[in-house]
Amino acid sequence: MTALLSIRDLTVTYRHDGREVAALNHVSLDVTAGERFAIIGESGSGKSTLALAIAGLLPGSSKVGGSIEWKLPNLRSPHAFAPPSVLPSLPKLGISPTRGEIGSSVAGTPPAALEFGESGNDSAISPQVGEMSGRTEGGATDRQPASLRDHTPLGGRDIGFVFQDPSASLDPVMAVGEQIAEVAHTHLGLTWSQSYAKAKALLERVRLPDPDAALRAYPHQLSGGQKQRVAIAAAIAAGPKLLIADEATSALDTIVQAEIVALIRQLVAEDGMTLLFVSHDIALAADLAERIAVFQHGELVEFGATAQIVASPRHAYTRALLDAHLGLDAEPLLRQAGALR
Ligand SMILES: Nc1ncnc2c1ncn2[C@@H]1O[C@H](COP(=O)(O)OP(=O)(O)OP(=O)(O)O)[C@@H](O)[C@H]1O
Repeated sequence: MTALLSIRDLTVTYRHDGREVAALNHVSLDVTAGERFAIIGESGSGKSTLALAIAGLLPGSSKVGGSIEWKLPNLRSPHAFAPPSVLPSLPKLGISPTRGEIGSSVAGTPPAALEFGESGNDSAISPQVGEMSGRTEGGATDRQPASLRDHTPLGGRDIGFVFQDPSASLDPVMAVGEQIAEVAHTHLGLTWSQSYAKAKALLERVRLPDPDAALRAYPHQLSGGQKQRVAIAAAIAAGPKLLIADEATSALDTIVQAEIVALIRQLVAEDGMTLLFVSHDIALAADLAERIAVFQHGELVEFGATAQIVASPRHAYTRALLDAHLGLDAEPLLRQAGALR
């Protein structure tokens, strides 16, 4: 199994209102290329912080220690950010090209690493490129795609990011076809007509009814589930190696949630992407992921194969998450553990 990325001793602290909030505490884990990997834990456990750190999207106000090392043979960009048009309203990106890069690792050269200062020191995050403040469900409040573009000339190709709230991640005044085409145009260098053809094909792939009409639709004309399908189409438009879905189904009702999970599973399999699925729902994660990392209060408390985690959790917190779920709906988890046939 080839490693995609290796996280070592990652520590993230936010500064907020003069206080320091420890969001991740000495986290180490490896993600394997091509796997479906879930990060679970209750609200505030540090899941989104880990996802943002991997994507290089932590705010400038954070203090970061440890390293994130990419071992991707053909990583195409020295930065691995989400496509501007699918990012939520993150004001600006937090990584300075001169102070920390995610780069490629080719045979014979050292793997690229995003190295952060030791805990307590300045991090690799550049203060000059702004802060993420005023977080909303999907990110922050001020959408500044232009500034994102300024800071991500090569972004969006290697990591696709789908956030919880598609309304925050899609531009309300741009037709959805244009938003998807823009990703292909920017990152794949396609002509506009090729980019629109790709956008239409992607809208078909994510199963939007009437893709021709959908190309010209604005986000407010779509349902929540349809908007999330568009956000997914934009996230995969440049053919990323890693798809990060951060609570991407949490705002949807149960049936739509199941449809979106099935869609993500299918797209990931078809395109050979690695999936990082962030969720507070252990049942959903167990249904989709091959491995699960359980977070509590910024600590990685348990990490292993899904069947093992579900059948014989080692940590009391994992057991509590499972117990909470089993009280409501036991069957899918038990089936996942091989207990039901
Ligand atoms: N930009 C920020 N500024 C200050 N504190 C933050 C910021 N982002 C997250 N935090 C804090 O860091 C901790 C971890 O937050 P994080 O969003 O990573 O958790 P989470 O598990 O993803 O939770 P949720 O599912 O509610 O998003 C929390 O205490 C949170 O309040």
